[in-house]
Amino acid sequence: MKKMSATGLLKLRPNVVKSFFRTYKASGIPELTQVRHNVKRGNYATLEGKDIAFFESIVGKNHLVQDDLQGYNVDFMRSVRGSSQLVLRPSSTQEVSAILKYCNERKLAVCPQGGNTGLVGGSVPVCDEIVLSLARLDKILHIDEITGIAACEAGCILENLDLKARELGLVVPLDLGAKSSCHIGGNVSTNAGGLRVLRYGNLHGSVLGVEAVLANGDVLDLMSDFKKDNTGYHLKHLFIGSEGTLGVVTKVSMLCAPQSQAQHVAFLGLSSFDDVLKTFRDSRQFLGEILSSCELIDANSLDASVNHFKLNSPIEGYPFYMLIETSGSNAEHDMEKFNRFLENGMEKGQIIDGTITGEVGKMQEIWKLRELVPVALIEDGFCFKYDISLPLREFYHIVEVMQERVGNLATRVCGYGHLGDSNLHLNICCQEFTQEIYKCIEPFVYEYTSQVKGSISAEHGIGFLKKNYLKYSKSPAAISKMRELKQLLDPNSILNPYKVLN
Ligand SMILES: O=C(O)CC[C@@H](O)C(=O)O
Ligand SMILES: [Zn+2]
Repeated sequence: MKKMSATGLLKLRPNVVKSFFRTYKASGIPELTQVRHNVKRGNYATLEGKDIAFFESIVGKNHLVQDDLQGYNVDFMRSVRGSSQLVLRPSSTQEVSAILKYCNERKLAVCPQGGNTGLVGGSVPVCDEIVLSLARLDKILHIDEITGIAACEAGCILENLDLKARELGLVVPLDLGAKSSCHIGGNVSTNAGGLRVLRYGNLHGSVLGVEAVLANGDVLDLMSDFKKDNTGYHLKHLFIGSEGTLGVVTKVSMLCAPQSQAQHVAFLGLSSFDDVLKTFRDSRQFLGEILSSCELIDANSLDASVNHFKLNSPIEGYPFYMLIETSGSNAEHDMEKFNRFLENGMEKGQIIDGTITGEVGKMQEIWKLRELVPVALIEDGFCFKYDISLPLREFYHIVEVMQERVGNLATRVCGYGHLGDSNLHLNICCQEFTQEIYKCIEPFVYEYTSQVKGSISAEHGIGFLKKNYLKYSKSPAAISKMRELKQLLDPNSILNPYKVLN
């Protein structure tokens, strides 16, 4: 085990999303979503000249986009493509409200869009919905260094808010590979998870308030600066994770955490999944509250990021790798704890090899091995992506079962993800989409997840791609109540149609 000095404080990460977008633009667009998924257009009005004139009077000529809409119509994964003819870029809640009120009266369907970094086709139109881009609502409203409360508009880029918070010794309690492009409003609407849910919990906990515009244009001001507010139903939760189907989030307030004073990252090689589980258990025991991330990367996943991005992995040749990060307040104490944890793991033969560092540059190098996995995997051609919560004891079994099932129809079957949150990313890559491989995978993957009482979406949401499978994670009674809520808040179903519910 090579031990490095602990000097690093804060981690700045590579611009994963921007590099991905370059690849995506170069590689063409997929076949029409409606054809592949057999979608029937809803009973919505079609755009007329009078609509364009109205929208122009609201957002102005320059923010009504009718040309070159591919970046708005195609999703991050290149698997869903809509045929919207119009993008509106409002600059205020009032403009969003006027647009929705009009669309509701005219029965024009609307697809709200943030940074368009979602992985389930939730942020792009499926047919010809009007795209409502929140990109111009990008202001940071305030960050209070005493209380840690930050408020911003929905289109604020996560990284921008985080950098501003860091100037005040704070950190936004959400960290994703897509942070340089994704919007806070999109993060909240999808209840985005990411790399530090283990530390900060999910957005249902850290979001204090939201402002949302309903389908009929009503503005619901649920902004709050308080953690404690027991005044009846907490309506804000309806907009966290409902993927733009119940309202459009326009503002958010959240509680930022104090920035940690010391960070360390270890990258470990293990020879069995049983050892992975024991090492996770020990990490909780030995590292306690300073444990901030616990990620799993299997050999196929590591191979993808190393080879595609020509990275150097400090250790090689193991079936499993763990990335364990601590964030604490005293580098020396944290390092002592980490060393005890590592020594224990090595003595028991659970950890075979590894490296640990507190240097910023070296921590970044290690994080790249993990964060670039999903981007590298897309390069094989087509990638079936699953984002499932599984009981930890069952966590890796499905990867092995899937390897057996798809055999050489796949170029790679990979399991990686947020082990500390029981959230597996199962990715099955192949040269191109074929019915043969598709049928091997679905609905089996959902049936399996349901049988072990997992969740078919741990963090990416249901969006368009998983809406037919919601029943594997929600009872008929729960789905029926979801429909009633949708009907109550959006009776004409103009908001993000074809998503979440059938
Ligand atoms: O692409 C994926 O399957 C996972 C993406 C993201 O949630 C991650 O954890 O890297
Ligand atoms: Zn993830």
